[in-house]
Amino acid sequence: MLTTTEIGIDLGTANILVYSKNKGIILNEPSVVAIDKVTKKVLAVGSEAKDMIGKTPGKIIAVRPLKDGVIADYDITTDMLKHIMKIAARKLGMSLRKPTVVVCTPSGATSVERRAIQDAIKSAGAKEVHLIEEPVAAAIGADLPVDEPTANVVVDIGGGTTEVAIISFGGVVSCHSIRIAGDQLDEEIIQYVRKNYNLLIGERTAEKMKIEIGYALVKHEEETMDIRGRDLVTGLPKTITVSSFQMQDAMKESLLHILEAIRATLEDCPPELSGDIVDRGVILTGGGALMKGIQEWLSQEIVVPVHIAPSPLECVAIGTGKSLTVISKLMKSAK
Ligand SMILES: Nc1ncnc2c1ncn2[C@@H]1O[C@H](COP(=O)(O)OP(=O)(O)OP(=O)(O)O)[C@@H](O)[C@H]1O
Repeated sequence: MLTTTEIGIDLGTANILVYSKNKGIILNEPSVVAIDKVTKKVLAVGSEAKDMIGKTPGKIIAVRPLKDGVIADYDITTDMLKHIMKIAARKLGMSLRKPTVVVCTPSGATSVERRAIQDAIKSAGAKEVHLIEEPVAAAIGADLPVDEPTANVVVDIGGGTTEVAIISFGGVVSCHSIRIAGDQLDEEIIQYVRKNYNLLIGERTAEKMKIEIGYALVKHEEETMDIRGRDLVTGLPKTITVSSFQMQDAMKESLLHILEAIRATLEDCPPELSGDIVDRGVILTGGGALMKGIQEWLSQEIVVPVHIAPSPLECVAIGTGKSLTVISKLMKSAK
């Protein structure tokens, strides 16, 4: 049966998630596309394509069409979205004909970047596209009382951007968005290993190191990990052992930038709302919220309680989906 429906999309730099009002999260895939360089045909999307990163023969390339939370390659993003919409329709057991889509954008995105996201979703088959700022979606997804006149502080550490916002009475009171997040941490790990060991490692190895032995907190029980790469001197494969203290050292600059963004947002907070922050604290969302020791480190640095959202990787998608109800109500009342 063909039917018009409504979905929420978290079009993330690292992951793309689709939320349906009735079924919750119906799709969660890495934002990666494998394409044939010659025919320009899309060969795989999502985890299948991610597995190909850095391992494909010359003819096939695995690309991430989003960078820093915005579209870096418009055509590939549109192709990826078409595939994603098809899979979503299959999961919903129906043809997803001209859906209404709510999609998030980083709060620091320019009007051109926002327009590109809107156009790409329309080209992929949507009838209507509504944009929502990522921290607002994250706060709704984390079940914060965003409509109440109280300060809700969200720190969303994703792949491409970190968004920090104070939301009260349904609006953003203060916000900072920086293009430093998980991808930048991976890049710093690659550079650290290159500089200190003359070893070239790939993005996937760096991400694995970050997830397994990456600590935000300086004081922790040391962990180690064996990693493999290509020796830049001999050109041969080599295995080295890296410790979690070295990882902390590699990532510290970026972590400090994230801390600065949080501090700057809190400093902009109107005094009447500051008391709420002391009581209610800050909520962490996005994949970065899962980093080892981040909760303890941040609460020590900003001296307010820090909480991790129940499903940090899904918060933004849940929030975009839930905001559909609000938009439907607005559309009905406007008729
Ligand atoms: N356990 C973990 N520890 C540290 N980082 C993690 C962990 N799990 C996931 N990540 C990182 O979180 C990032 C992905 O998070 P998320 O899915 O929230 O980003 P995104 O929404 O795709 O990106 P953006 O919001 O910037 O567009 C990746 O960089 C990933 O490596």
